[in-house]
Amino acid sequence: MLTVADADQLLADHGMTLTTETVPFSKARGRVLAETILADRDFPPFDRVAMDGIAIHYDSLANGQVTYPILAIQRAGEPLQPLPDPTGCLEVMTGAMLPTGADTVIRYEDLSITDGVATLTIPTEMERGQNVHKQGTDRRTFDVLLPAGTMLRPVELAVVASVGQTSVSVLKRPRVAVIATGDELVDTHQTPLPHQIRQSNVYMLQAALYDMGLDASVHTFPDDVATITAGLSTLLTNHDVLIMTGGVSAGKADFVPEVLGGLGIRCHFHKVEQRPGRPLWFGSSPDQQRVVFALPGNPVSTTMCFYRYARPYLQTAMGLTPDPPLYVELAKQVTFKPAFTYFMPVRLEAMPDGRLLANPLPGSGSGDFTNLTAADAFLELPAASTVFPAGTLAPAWSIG
Ligand SMILES: Nc1nc2c(c(=O)[nH]1)N[C@H]1C(S)=C(S)[C@@H](COP(=O)(O)OP(=O)(O)OC[C@H]3O[C@@H](n4cnc5c(N)ncnc54)[C@H](O)[C@@H]3O)O[C@H]1N2
Ligand code: MOO
Ligand SMILES: [Mg+2]
Repeated sequence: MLTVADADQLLADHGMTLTTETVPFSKARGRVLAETILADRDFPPFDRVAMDGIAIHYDSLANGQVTYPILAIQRAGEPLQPLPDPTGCLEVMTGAMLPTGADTVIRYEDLSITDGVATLTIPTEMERGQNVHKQGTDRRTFDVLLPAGTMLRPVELAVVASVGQTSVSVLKRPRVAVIATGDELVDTHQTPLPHQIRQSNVYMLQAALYDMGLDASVHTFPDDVATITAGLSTLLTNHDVLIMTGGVSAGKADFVPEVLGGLGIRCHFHKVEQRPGRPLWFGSSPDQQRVVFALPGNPVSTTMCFYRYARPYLQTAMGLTPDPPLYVELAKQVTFKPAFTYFMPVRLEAMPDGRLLANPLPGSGSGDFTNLTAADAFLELPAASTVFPAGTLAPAWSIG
């Protein structure tokens, strides 16, 4: 059987690449740029007044001048004006072009103005060039502002908008379907018979995908080979990624691996030395255009396998850097005998000294999904050890 590290490697070996599309920049939040954004002008594009006040020629101040007749006003949004006399000043507003002939701005707070004459109150503290944001100091025309591969957060979108691009080329998002299989499953609005349960995994998965900006479609099939085959065959025509739950272990109705094989999806691994989540299955079409995660049906296993494997895989495919696990400190000793990696639900607690403690919430096994409502993460405890003393450092995978 595979180790967790082997599974990680096989996932990395079978990544998928997405094509590109053009979207209005106002809809590009969270998307990954597929083009380079260049500066169309200098940043700032002119010597920009950075404080409301007066603009002067500094040499006059250096020569001992402290009073300046106000000759005009230069507001933001007005064409450039000259300072006609180097011993006078212009009132200038933040965002205005610095008048030609001026090089220094004195704030209103450092002046008194009487009868159209400004008098400096602290002349010795003024410096040449102060309160001027010089043209091109931030970026020059044709500088790369955003390289391809950048994830567009609000601050990057401000940059895109500022260069006048109304649309941007971004990586496409994968089309994802979430699929549950199981004769025992009924839907939320239904009343289960004694031998049935309301399904929950698909809604956990749909919400977790939504957190990644993905609108997944949701499907449920009974444990019937013909029905699952027909259903998956259709879904594979119009989705890039299938995330399944259930039917992947050793039971008489666990048909998922067989059906996927029959549909030409190659298995890259099935079963990982881990608990929960041992029966995890991963495969793809030979051209790598379709990827399938078949997660074990027990809800804690489904959750762990999604956050530990499927989410980072999808983030990578989408051109994003997968969220790294947090390295946290076990709050109290844990013993886990099987020679498997143990993914234990934990509640994280930030300590005043900066440490992040992981409080164990073992729950009652991989069917106990109500236990996860108290948890923040799964702590990954290595297969090689059995006893993990308090203070053990280990990676914790957030569950949102
Ligand atoms: N002989 C063996 N039996 C089992 C093994 C094994 O290795 N040998 N593995 C166990 C482990 S570990 C897990 S995990 C489960 C995985 O089972 P399946 O992926 O085949 O899932 P199912 O059998 O369909 O269901 C398991 C469990 O989960 C519930 N379930 C399924 N789907 C949903 C859903 N959408 N929402 C909520 N709950 C769901 C289902 O009712 C079952 O209780 O197999 C062990 N057995
Ligand atoms: O490994 Mo299973 O995922 O224990 O229930
Ligand atoms: Mg089963």
